[in-house]
Order: sequence, then C-alpha cells, then structure tokens
Amino acid sequence: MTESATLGLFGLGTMGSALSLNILEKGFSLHVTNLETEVVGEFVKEAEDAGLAENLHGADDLAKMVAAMAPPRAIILMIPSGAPVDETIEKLLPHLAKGDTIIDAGNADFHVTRRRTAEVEAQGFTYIGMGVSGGEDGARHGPAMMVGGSPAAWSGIRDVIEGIAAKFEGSPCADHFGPDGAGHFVKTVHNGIEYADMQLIAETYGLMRNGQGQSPSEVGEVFERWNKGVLESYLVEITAKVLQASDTETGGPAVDVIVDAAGQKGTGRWTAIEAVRLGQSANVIEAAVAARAWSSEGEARAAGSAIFDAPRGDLELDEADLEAALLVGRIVSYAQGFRILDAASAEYDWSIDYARVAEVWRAGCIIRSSLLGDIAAAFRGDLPEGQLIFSETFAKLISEGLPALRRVVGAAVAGGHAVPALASALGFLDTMRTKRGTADVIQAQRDFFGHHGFVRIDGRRDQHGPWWD
Ligand SMILES: NC(=O)C1=CN([C@@H]2O[C@H](COP(=O)(O)OP(=O)(O)OC[C@H]3O[C@@H](n4cnc5c(N)ncnc54)[C@H](OP(=O)(O)O)[C@@H]3O)[C@@H](O)[C@H]2O)C=CC1
Ligand SMILES: O=C(CO)[C@H](O)[C@H](O)COP(=O)(O)O
Repeated sequence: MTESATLGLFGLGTMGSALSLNILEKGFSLHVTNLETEVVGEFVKEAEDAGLAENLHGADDLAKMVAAMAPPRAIILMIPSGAPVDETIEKLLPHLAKGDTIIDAGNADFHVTRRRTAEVEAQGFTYIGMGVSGGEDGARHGPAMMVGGSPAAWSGIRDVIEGIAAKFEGSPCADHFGPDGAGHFVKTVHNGIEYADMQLIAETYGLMRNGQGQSPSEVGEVFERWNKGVLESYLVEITAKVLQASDTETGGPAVDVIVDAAGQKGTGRWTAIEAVRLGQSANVIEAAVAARAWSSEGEARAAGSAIFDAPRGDLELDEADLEAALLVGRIVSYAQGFRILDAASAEYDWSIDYARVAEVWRAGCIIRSSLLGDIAAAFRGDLPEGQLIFSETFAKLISEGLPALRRVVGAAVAGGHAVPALASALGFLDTMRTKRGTADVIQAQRDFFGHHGFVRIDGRRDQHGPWWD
C-alpha cells in the first residue's frame, strides 16, 4: 500500500465498526462492507448520526466494495480468527490487483499469519498481520496496534495506523515489530499477560470476598484506591467499576448474577502453548489459562465442594500485603510475557524491540499500566542475564513485595483458597533465586531409567551414576 491507497474494511462487528468510526474521525476516506449486508446500512446510519459519513462508502458485499475502490487498495479484515479469515482471503484475492494489501487486524495465531503471508505474497499482493488492542473503546478512540509485515508494507500503512492509534504523551501507540507473524505474536503475548493480570486480580478479589467477608462494592473501593497507586492500570480501574455496579434486576452486586465460568477465544492458550513449545514456561499465564478452563467445570466443582468439604479459613490479610502481592504477581506476568517474546524473537529472527513493545502498551490497550514506562526504561538499560526481574527497578519492587506475596499465598493455601496465579508467581520467584535447585535428582532419575547421562559439576558431559553396579 502507498500513502494514496484506498482504505477498506470488512467486518462491522464490535471492533470493526468502532475502528471505522475512528478512521473516519481522523479524516481518512473509508469503504466498508460486512458479511450480513443489512449491517452496512445500520453502520452508515450510525456514522451519519455521528457526523462522520462524509468520506464513507458502504458496499453490499466484498466484491462490490473492492470494485468501488481505486487501486492500490488496503483492505482491513476485522473478523473472527481461523476459517473466516481464510475464507475471506479466498473470496477477496480474485478481485485484487497487484500492489493491493490485505491487513488482518483481528487476533490470529501467528503461525497461521506466517502461512497466509507466504501464500498471499506469492501471488503478488502484500499481507499484514496486525494486532489491535483496547476493546471497543480503544478501537473507537485510539487502540494500541502491533504490526507484522515487510518494512515496505509498514511504511505504506504507517500514516493511517499512527493517525488512529492511542497516543501516550503525544507518541503513537503503534509500531512495526518484524515480518509476517511478529505483530500478531506480540498481540498474542499481550493477551497472555492480560489473562494473567485478570486472574491475579480475580484471585485477590476472592481472598477479600470469600476469605474476609468483604462485599463486592467494598472490594471495589479497595481497587479504586489501589488504582491511584502502584497498581494504576486499566484492568484495576475497570475491576473497581464492575465490583461497585448493581444488577438492574436484583439490585444486588452485578458480579453475583454472573456465572463463574470464564470464556476464552484462544489467545491466552496460544501464548501458553508457544511458551512451552519454545522451551519456556510462563507459569503465571499458564495458571490463568488453566483457571479459565477449570472455571468452566461448574458441575464438577460443585461435586468436589461436597466431597471434600474443604474448609475455607477466615483470612485477616493486610490490605497493603494484598496490594504488594498483586503488584509482584503483575510484574512476574509481564516479565514472563517478555521472556516468551525474547524466545520467539530469537527462534524466528524477528529482532523485536522490547522497549518499544512496552511503550506501545502504555496507552490504548487492555494491559496498560503505570509499570510499562519502567519496563521500557529497564529494557533500554542494563538488564542482568536479560531478565526484567533482575533490573534495578524491578528487583527492588520484587524484594520489597516478596514477603507480602509469601504471606498472602501462605494464608490462602492454609485456608484452602485457590490462588493458582499468585502461587505460580511465588514459585517462579523462589525458583529464580535458588542457586542450586533439585534438578540433579531429576537428572539422576533420567540416567537411572534411561541411560540419559548427566553433566558432572566439574563440567564433564555424558556421565553416568553408580546405580547399576
Ligand atoms: N472484542 C474485542 O475486545 C477485541 C476483538 N479483537 C478481535 O477482533 C476480531 C473481531 O472481533 P469482534 O469485533 O469482537 O467480533 P464481533 O463478533 O463483534 O464481529 C464479528 C464480525 O465478523 C463477521 N464475521 C463473523 N463470521 C464471519 C465469517 N465466517 N466470515 C466473514 N465475516 C464473519 C461478522 O459479520 P456479521 O455481522 O455478518 O455476523 C462481524 O462483522 C476478532 O479477531 C477478535 O479476536 C481484537 C481485540 C479486541
Ligand atoms: O483481544 C482482546 C482483548 O485484548 C479480545 O477482547 C479477546 O477476545 C480477549 O480474549 P478472550 O476472549 O479469550 O478473553
């Protein structure tokens, strides 16, 4: 796409319609269409009502939209990941001309984005995989955007993307992170961290609600206070709001009428799978994915609560301890996200700029928080062993908060409260501060049953133990 490319968008759902209004508001012309045609008319009416329809062209279907667009064209897809994207690309390709660009702006498995990039570009078109974060409000008023594609593809869309992106102190929260799947992978890891942070917040809520008998609105007030301090973030802000909301039918807390089964569309799972595939572990993110899966087993959990009748001891935790525990958990989840980015960047030769990732996440996206400026600064400075948790700033915060995390997890475990993500953060930190661990025993076991050999402490490799004598 060049600067003069005609812009189109397919998929006027929650994200696509909000992003379209954002694009129009920033003064760009836009062609739109949707699978269900009547949605197009509804959207055009919405844009007219908002005074944003001057540069808008609605079309009944994809073929008509492409025909109405002067080449070169750049067509944004904002539709569910997987088969819908493949089917849409297949429908789109016969109508495109050389030099046209397809931008998949939905969430996508980056392996699939790599495959699509190769297939589409082999036919002479340009393909961009772009992660967009910020939910509906972000898409409407300025999301964070993570772009993957060739440098030429990025330079062709840069003006539009930076124009519609969230701004942090005037700087656009959008950047190009590498070729093909790099942008979608950065977005996937963003979502993995999102899962972890949401789970850590939910566990902290649970300790106050179930362990200390605080009402949702009381806990909401605690989160509201925390949002003015070190935990300042979008997710803590919205948690304070949802916990203080009342159900319009019962008048009781809104959260109490919601079934405790978390949905998941796949991005958290993709992050965990990729971490393990890359020989990593992001155990806080993995715990969050697991917790969502277990949450959907409501009937089994109900049966388990009757069989084990586990006592849920009364907790008396300091609010400051809970705040510090949540902060340390959050730091670990960010750190684990960046460890996966690092492993993938090495594996796929992406050279991802981690400081820029942190900067792009400072506004517009779901995991924006006051920590991200410090994370960017840490990546620009000296990072011992390349580990975010060892940077001066974060080592200090972790050292200060670790005793509180230990007290919170200890009390929760003793009282029978499930805190898989908080406990995982503690397990990770305790492991990472243990000079000599217990994998010597694992190596001995492997050698015993499988002749796998081990490295002696003097450096000699392929050694065997005395077990078979
Ligand atoms: N909601 C969010 O907070 C965020 C979502 N995303 C991603 O953005 C993308 C869109 O999500 P969202 O707007 O929430 O989804 P919605 O369900 O609100 O909208 C989905 C859109 O995709 C269209 N669609 C559905 N199935 C097909 C298909 N088989 N072929 C072509 N078009 C189809 C729908 O058309 P129709 O109207 O005809 O049904 C609709 O326009 C997804 O990839 C999602 O993961 C990314 C960041 C945040
Ligand atoms: O990308 C997003 C936010 O960043 C989407 O809202 C996504 O749907 C969230 O994931 P899940 O539906 O699995 O909770």
